[in-house]
Amino acid sequence: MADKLYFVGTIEAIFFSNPANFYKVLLLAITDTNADFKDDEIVVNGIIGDVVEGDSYKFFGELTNHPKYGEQLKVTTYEKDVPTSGAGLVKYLYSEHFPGIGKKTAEKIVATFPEDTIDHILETPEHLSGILSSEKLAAFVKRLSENHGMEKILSKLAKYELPSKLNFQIYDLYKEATLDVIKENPYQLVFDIKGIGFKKADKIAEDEGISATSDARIQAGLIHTVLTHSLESGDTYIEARDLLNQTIDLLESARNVEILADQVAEMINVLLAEGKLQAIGTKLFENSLYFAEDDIYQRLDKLTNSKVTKLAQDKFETIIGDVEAKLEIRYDSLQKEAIYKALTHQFFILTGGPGTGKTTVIKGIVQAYANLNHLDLNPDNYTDDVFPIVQLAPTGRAARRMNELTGLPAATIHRQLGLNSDDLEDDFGNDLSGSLLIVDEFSMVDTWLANKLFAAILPSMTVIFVGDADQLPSVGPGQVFADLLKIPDFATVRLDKIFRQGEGSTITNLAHDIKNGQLPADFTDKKADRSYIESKAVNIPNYIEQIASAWMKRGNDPFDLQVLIPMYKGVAGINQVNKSLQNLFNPLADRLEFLFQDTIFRQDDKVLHLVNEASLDVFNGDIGVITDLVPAKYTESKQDEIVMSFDGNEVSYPRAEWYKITLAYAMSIHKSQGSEFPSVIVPMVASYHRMLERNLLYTAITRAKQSLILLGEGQSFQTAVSRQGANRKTYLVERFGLTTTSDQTATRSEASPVKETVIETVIIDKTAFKEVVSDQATSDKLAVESIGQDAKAAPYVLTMENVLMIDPMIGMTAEDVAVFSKS
Ligand SMILES: Nc1ncnc2c1ncn2[C@@H]1O[C@H](COP(=O)(O)OP(=O)(O)OP(=O)(O)O)[C@@H](O)[C@H]1O
Repeated sequence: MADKLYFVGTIEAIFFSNPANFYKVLLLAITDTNADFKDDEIVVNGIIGDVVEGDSYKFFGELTNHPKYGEQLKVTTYEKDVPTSGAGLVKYLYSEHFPGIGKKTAEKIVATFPEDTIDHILETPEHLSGILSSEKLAAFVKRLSENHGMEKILSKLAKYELPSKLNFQIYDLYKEATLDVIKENPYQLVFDIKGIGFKKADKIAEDEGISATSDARIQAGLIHTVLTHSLESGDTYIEARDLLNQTIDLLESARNVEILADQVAEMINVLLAEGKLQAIGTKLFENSLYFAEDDIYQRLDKLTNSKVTKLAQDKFETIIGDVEAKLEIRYDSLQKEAIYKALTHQFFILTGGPGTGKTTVIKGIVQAYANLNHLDLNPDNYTDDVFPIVQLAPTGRAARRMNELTGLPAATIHRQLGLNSDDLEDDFGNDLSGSLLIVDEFSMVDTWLANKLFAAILPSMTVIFVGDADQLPSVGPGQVFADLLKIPDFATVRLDKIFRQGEGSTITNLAHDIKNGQLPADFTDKKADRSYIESKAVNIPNYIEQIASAWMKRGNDPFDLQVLIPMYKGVAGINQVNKSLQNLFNPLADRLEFLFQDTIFRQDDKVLHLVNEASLDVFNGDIGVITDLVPAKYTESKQDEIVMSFDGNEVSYPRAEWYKITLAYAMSIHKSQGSEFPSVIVPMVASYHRMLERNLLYTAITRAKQSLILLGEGQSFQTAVSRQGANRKTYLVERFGLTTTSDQTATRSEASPVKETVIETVIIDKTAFKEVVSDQATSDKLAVESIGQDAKAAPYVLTMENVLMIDPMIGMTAEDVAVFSKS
């Protein structure tokens, strides 16, 4: 095999350094190389740790040819270049790098370890205790490992083929212990390093010869499964039995091995005992979701008990009269009830479908609240004081719409709380200020974000949540809004009368029909504001192109036409439609374009922001336009950059951050939540199969304000309407001591709230269980009848409650349970 290509030299200058991902571009004065390279300097780039200008390093990598700058070295690994033996090494050790080491000491050190000197010092420094005092030795080893440890460790980490950025994160956390951690328990990385999931850790473990049945592997598999399940299903917990089975599937398929259920059950108990997993009965929770749900409950519980303010009916009528005069509207009785409840309760929830007057009621609440509390609603008059009304929404677009409709300031939850990214774990968030908080589009708020929001609410605040519970639930786990609506202790109003109807909108009526589970008889008829075109999946892009082309010919703004699709992939998927609409609306012509993965970006393209970036004031779901493409040679980042405008807010991203954007001619229905568009095209075909659900279709069509074109297969629309979609499994309602009985209500159960009842999970060895019960048929029957578990499954997962139910039938005591319980 050919020798690896290397360049040795002194760093002359560091041109660019990105602290976030360790990407660097530097200039090296070459002293040695095995490459056929004529110049005496070379530009080196790649993921490189803390290097020092003026010091010498050896860089390994490959030569690449940059069209403008010529040949460069793209680094794979590197190490500090130091003499490895003899006089050169002695000189290095008593250089300015190691204060306190004189020439004599340096000679003694090299004499102690004549071969691989630096490695030996780092591995067994105690051999130098006769040469250096313990203090001096510690300082020397620290210096040496700072100078050499990192490169050595990183070069060893390279064999695991992780992205370099992760290698640096790993080193940053474990420092000198890095290689030991990885050798002994690479699964620790799953717990400690974001971006390392079970599969990556498992691959390392396999390379290190760690057994596929090790306890550490099973624990990591469990933690991986419990979180993945919540992220994929939206549930905040998983049933112990499902966790057991899914983890076994994962562990067995990732490495060809048989995993025993008993061992997995035992590891569940270990994780529970160590607090790395939480349980309520047989429901098992990933830690952050358990504590977020519990904190929400604790805070809500206080609001439930908050006092009701008295407001005499005649006084209220006077206020409403004033408000109606000011806003030139007459509220109907349910809307008035909403305003009354909002004024008299500390916590109030308003829900309703499109056009039922939610915004109109919010405006009324704000006016009436200001009236009642003698507040000035002009924000400009609050230069020194805090404006008392806080309006928030989960997306930038929804916040802007709130601001436009009410004329008062509105912000995203992330921005107001100072949460900088989607990763909420490390963000603490600011407290809110003001006296009345209104949060719109609350159905989009997941359990983690709701928890951060509740934590920021001052005890004195009046809180109003507004949303449409029939829309899609939040992207992240939980269904906080739908759950809150089930709790009878909270003051709620469900608006159901459609006011937009009088304005000739048939879209709103269609939305309400779909919400109620039916397609109206005139579904395919052409109306003033909506139409239907029958089409097979393969023809969808073609039809959309024809509609879009006619749209343009009529002189309409391409940005006002939005295609909403459930899926990215496939012939009728978002990616395909984006390509064809980009060619129509914004063709190549004779100009620059950038290619990123499969997507081409051009100036004037419509783009969608995919993550929350509060520091730049751009958010998940924001739509913008590309205003400029800047080639790397003109940018500070030395990378190509895309400049965009999101409603006038200019943002520029270097290539490394382009994963945060995509084309937006077509976008996912999930990402469209919280936004509205003048004209919307919604295709529905059988190839979207498992996505076809009622709240998905409902969310899509309620985005259309003026016109709607439905496109696809009639049967697929029918399927979507008839599939109600499973309710997410969450435990928020039950924490109030309630039992969910239907979609919309919950009743007070006999049991007291969970905080007072500790229900223990017991995982029981099946064989031992049968021994106690003695008779196989009885034990199987009992298992099925009393715990609803398949008698073939092993082990049994029971709660103490179940055990006590079994108790009278088989004469078993709590002590007996303890004998065969694995915990
Ligand atoms: N009491 C009322 N009398 C007359 N018109 C009303 C009344 N309430 C609401 N409207 C009108 O109905 C239309 C829809 O109201 P509004 O925008 O407040 O509903 P919404 O529930 O916020 O709708 P969406 O969720 O679709 O934005 C508006 O034009 C509004 O002026």
